[in-house]
Amino acid sequence: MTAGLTLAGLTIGYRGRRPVTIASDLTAEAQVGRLTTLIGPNGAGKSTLLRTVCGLERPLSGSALLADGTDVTRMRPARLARRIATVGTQIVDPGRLTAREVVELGRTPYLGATGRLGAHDRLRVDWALEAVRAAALADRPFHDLSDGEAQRVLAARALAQDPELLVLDEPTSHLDAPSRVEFLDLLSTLAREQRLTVLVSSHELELAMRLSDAIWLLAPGGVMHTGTPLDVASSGAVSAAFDRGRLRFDPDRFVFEVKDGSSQRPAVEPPPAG
Ligand SMILES: Nc1ncnc2c1ncn2[C@@H]1O[C@H](COP(=O)(O)OP(=O)(O)OP(=O)(O)O)[C@@H](O)[C@H]1O
Repeated sequence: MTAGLTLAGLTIGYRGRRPVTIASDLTAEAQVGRLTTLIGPNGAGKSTLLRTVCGLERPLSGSALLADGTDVTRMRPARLARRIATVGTQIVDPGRLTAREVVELGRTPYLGATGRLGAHDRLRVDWALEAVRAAALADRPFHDLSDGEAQRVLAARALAQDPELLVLDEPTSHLDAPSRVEFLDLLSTLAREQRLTVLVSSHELELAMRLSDAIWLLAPGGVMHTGTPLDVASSGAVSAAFDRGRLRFDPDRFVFEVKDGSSQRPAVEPPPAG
């Protein structure tokens, strides 16, 4: 297997007037042709990490390397745009553009001085719309689309960019339940068939554990656990990060259960005191 993205001692955080370190010395690999899902509780630093590996946020130290060893954190934006495509959590407002025109924006890094799309660009746009099953939306105004439809179109825009690394921050957040399964499955298929490295973040823990090839778990305190879903679940790291109150993660079935504590209660209630 080939690593499409390698974190090498990456420390993420924010400089600003009061610098903050979110996670230190991260080491991990996401493989080419595989869907890797980044999970972690709210505020753990998932978005910060994704923005850093896309070159949108400067790391405090360390590197994020593409398959050929190029360090993302030192690449110029024009080079980055040909190799990494990203979809953030915000649904953008592209004015009066149609869905197809939004997807065409993905070809921008390849256009010459005229800014005109050539035949190959149009083919890639058609392919990307088909790939996320959004061809039927192509001529609709983007701002008329539902959030779920818009999310698919933005994914198509990212695919049209012909990246080697595709990074999506919570891509299923606006989708209905069947569409969430379908979309993660689609990303896994695209990773395999297109030889893409796909890294997504998700709060859909149970789905992520079932449909991902690999998991990066960013736990509170900035510790990262990586491996197959089974490895990460059976290490106890998922439970340590997410169990709370009566909620327990079952590492064998990849589901959360509410433990009612009844097994600890005596079969016959004792008579009330007094
Ligand atoms: N620009 C910023 N400057 C300083 N701190 C920030 C900045 N952006 C985010 N943070 C902080 O970094 C931490 C990690 O935030 P981040 O959004 O990366 O977490 P997350 O795991 O994606 O959270 P969620 O699951 O809630 O989306 C949080 O404590 C957040 O308040």
